[in-house]
Amino acid sequence: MTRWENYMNAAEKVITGYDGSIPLHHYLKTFFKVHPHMGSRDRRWVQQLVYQYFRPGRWQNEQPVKERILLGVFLCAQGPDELLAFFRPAWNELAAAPLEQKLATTGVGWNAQAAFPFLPHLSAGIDGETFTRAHLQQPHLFIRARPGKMAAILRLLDAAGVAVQPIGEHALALPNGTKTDSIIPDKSWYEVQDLSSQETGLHFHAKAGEHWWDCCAASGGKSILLLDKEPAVHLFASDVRASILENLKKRFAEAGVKNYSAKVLDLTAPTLRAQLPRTRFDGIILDAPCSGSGTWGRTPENIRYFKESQIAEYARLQKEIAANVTPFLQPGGTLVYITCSVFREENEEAVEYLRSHCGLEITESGVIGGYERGADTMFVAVGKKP
Ligand SMILES: C[S@@+](CC[C@H](N)C(=O)[O-])C[C@H]1O[C@@H](n2cnc3c(N)ncnc32)[C@H](O)[C@@H]1O
Repeated sequence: MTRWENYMNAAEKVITGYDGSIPLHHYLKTFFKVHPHMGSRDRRWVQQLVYQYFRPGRWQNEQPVKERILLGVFLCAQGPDELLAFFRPAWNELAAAPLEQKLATTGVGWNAQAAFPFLPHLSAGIDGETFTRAHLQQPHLFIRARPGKMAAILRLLDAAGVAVQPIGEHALALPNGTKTDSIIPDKSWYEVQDLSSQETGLHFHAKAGEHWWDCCAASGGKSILLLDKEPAVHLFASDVRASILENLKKRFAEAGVKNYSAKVLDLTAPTLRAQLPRTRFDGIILDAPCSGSGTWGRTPENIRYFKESQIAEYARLQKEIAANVTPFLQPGGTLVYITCSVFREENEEAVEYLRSHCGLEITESGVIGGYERGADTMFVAVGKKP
C-alpha cells in the first residue's frame, strides 16, 4: 500500500470514529497516541485530511467518506497537492483554480444552506455565501503586540524569516504554525489573540481609577486587552471554572499584570451578591458563553456536530447572566457584551434583552466580521446604565 492510501485509511478511521463529543484536536491527539508508528510527517498529513474533510461542513455528506475527503482536499487546496496528484491527477491540475471552476469540475455545486444548515439564524449583515465558503480556509494566527513592543517584535519575526502582515497599530497576522514562543522569548511582549477579538477592545471606554469586572474572564484575554488600554483600571476577573482562572493567573504573571483580583463565581448562583468584592462597577465586560459559531473556521468539526437546539440554550444562559450582572453596574456605567457567535439569538436578541429587561441604553452594537479577512467573526454591544 502507498503512503497516500495509508493516510486515507487513517483519516477515514478518525472521521468514522469521531462523534463530536470532544474537540477534534483532542481526539486526534489520542488517536496518534494509540498509533505510535505514525511519524510527525504522517500525523500532519492525516490531520490535514481530516480537517479538510470537515471544512465544507455538511456539504455532500452523503458521499462515501474517502470520496468526500478528496472533495474537501480539492476545494481547500490552494496549490498542487501530492495526495490529490495520486488519487485525482486531473483535479490536482486545477488545485490553484478559483472555487467556481473547481466546483464545475466536480459536477457538484456549492449549496450554502446544505453546508451550513444554521444560515437562517445569521446576524444581520453576515453574507451566508461568503461566510460558509470562508470555512474552506483556516483563519490566520494573530498576535497583539503589547504597548511599545511592535517594533521589537517585527525585528525578531523578520530575523526568523516569518512572512508577517501588520494590521493597524497592534495586530500582526502570521502563518499558522509559527512558533511564536521560540521566536519571541519574552511572553510579556505579545498576546496570541484573534484580530476580531482584539477589535472588541475598541469598545472598552475605561477611565483611570474606575472599577471594572470581567465576569466571564476565562484565561483573561479581554482583561489584558482592557489593562493595555487603561492600566490604571481596578480589575476584578471571575469565571465559573477554577482551572481556567489558574490559567489566567499564570498568563497575567507572564504578562507582568499584578494589580487585579480574581475569584471563581457562578453568575447564575443566587448567592452572587454576597460573593462579590464590591456591588458597584463602572464597567462590566460580559464575554458570554456562546456557540462559538464565529470561530468554526478553526474548529470546523462543529459545523457537523452542533445541534440547532443549542442556540436557544446559549441564548437563555446569556440572558440569565445578563440579568444577574447588570444590577452591579453603577448608574452611568457601561456593560460591554461580547460573543464569538454569528447567530442573532445570541447577538441582536441578547442586546434587545439588555435594553428591554436590564434597562440599558444601547450605544454601540454590531458584528465584527472576520470571515473576509481570515479572522473570527464576533459581536459586540455597549449598554449604558442610565
Ligand atoms: C467566551 S468565554 C470567555 C473568554 C475570555 N473572556 C477571553 O477573552 O479569553 C466564556 C466564559 O464564560 C464562562 N462561563 C460559562 N458559564 C458561566 C457561569 N454560569 N458563570 C460564570 N462564568 C461562566 C466559561 O467558563 C468561559 O470561560
